[in-house]
Amino acid sequence: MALLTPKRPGAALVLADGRIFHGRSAGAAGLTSGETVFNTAMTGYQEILTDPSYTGQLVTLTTAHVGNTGWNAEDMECGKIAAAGLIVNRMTDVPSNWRATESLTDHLKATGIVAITDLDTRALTMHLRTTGAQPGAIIAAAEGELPDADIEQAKTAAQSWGVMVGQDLAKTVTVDAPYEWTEGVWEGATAERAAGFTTPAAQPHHVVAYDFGVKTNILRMLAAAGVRVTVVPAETSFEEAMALSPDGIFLSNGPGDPAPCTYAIEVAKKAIAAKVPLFGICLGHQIMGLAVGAQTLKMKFGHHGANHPVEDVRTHRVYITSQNHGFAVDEKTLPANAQVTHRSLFDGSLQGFELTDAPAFCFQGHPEASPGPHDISPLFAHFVELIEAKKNA
Ligand SMILES: NC(=O)CC[C@H](N)C(=O)O
Repeated sequence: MALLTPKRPGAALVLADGRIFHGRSAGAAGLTSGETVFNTAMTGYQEILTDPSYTGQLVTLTTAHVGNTGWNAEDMECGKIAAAGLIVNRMTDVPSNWRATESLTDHLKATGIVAITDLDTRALTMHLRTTGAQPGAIIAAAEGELPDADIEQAKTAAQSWGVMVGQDLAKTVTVDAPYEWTEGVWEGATAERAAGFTTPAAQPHHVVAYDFGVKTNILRMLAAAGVRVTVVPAETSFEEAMALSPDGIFLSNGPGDPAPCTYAIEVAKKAIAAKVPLFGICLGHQIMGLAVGAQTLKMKFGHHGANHPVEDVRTHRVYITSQNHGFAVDEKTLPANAQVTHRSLFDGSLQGFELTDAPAFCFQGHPEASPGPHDISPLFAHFVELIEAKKNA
């Protein structure tokens, strides 16, 4: 096995504002474009790349070196890489991990994902922090150096990509038909548990989970909290959901702008009015904000990482959280019956609220982590408390 990485083909990242970063190709040859964002997590590239909320985005990893843990079938947050492309400073072709079944580079090539390495990701991140997230395009040669004409082609692709505002991507990544989810969290393989996922002992509650691009670990954590989950397509009506006799409704994370997801906002409005226990994560939180009459806004470069401090403003306890969002609910526009529960300690933006007159709450970050710390995972138990309180009322 060659331990030294052979010289990779030429590649470039071209931003819509004309800035060019030259590098090498570490994935498939070709051209890809999307909104360029950066993620500050130091581990978990497989979970990040397969998070459906990254649909339409080129993900820059600020951690300097990836690939050591390779790729495996278990650490998937959906069935495939959802990000439009990967930007990273260094990538090894030689994984060193008993769980790996192939290398990251081989997986990127086999699945047609364009990736660029050997560029200054610190300079890129500082540029995005100054200018804000912006469209970009990665172009990667099949072999040899990149012709100048390819850079022009990438510039055109970046400049014609458009904007994330107004894009309803949730309905493009959702499932086609409802299905049941009962599998619990990953705790490692044993003699009885070959794949490493637990089977929860009892699931006394039933929740309908709207799939706007749901991360698998959310379903696993709901199941582990004692919930049998029926996952439904994004455009399922409230009436269709209630016909499944759920004890609660869950609104998932997902890509794109929440504002055009009118079908989902309608469901949240009706669930709140009917006092059905309701929990929203990330895009689901934003949809709940819109449902109560608040407004959402586009952030400059958003929150993408696994190390973001968030304060529970009721207890002043600080949680280190996983984050991935570019939109936010504007706290100033919340109605009186929506009480703030959490705020970001990075920029003071809204991270969670609950309703005073309905069993409904939501969180902007990712309590299921994957990747990231599990500080705020008790939110799943809180959802079950609301379900039990309603059942016992
Ligand atoms: N992770 C998510 O659900 C992201 C929500 C939304 N697409 C945003 O960027 O803000």
